[in-house]
Amino acid sequence: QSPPTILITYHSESGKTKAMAEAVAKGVAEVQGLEYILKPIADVTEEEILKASAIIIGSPVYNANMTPQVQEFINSWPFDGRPLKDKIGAVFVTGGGFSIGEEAVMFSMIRSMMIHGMIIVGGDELEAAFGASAITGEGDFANKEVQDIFLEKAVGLGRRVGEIVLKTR
Ligand SMILES: Cc1cc2nc3c(=O)[nH]c(=O)nc-3n(C[C@H](O)[C@H](O)[C@H](O)COP(=O)(O)O)c2cc1C
Repeated sequence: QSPPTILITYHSESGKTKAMAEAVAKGVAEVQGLEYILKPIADVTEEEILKASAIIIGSPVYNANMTPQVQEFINSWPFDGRPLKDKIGAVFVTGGGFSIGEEAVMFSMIRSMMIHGMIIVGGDELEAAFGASAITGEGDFANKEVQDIFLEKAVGLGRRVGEIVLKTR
């Protein structure tokens, strides 16, 4: 039997959400006995979606919504027969500022996953309860790489999803 695969996919224009995605992958890689695919949503095939035991999606916050690309991606998922039902789902986001859309975007993606019958998993830390999020443009966090405090939430999310995939397979 081949190891379960975790699909980690994201949209990123200026690299912040990509950095979070790489940290999620690092967390998944800490768990033995799994494979993962890490790629932008534009490159994901339907076969990869169907094969994955878990899908972890990342979006930047655009005007308090997920980006149109992420929404289109989710809207493109196969629905007839609900083939995504009982797959594990998890989310991560990056937003410029505090409390100007991040949590709304996490729940928006989670709601869409739940329409497909997916089982939602949050991060390892309390501070990543709904998924991993990073502030990238306000105060001390502006004009810098994504800070470790946020990357660690993403690592914890990947690790937890990996552990839960193995427990529930
Ligand atoms: C069109 C647009 C709208 C945005 N709207 C918001 C917003 O409503 N709230 C927020 O926190 N950040 C907002 N941002 C900032 C981005 O979410 C933030 O810079 C993010 O980290 C970019 O991710 P990326 O580097 O992966 O592209 C917006 C950015 C753009 C380009």
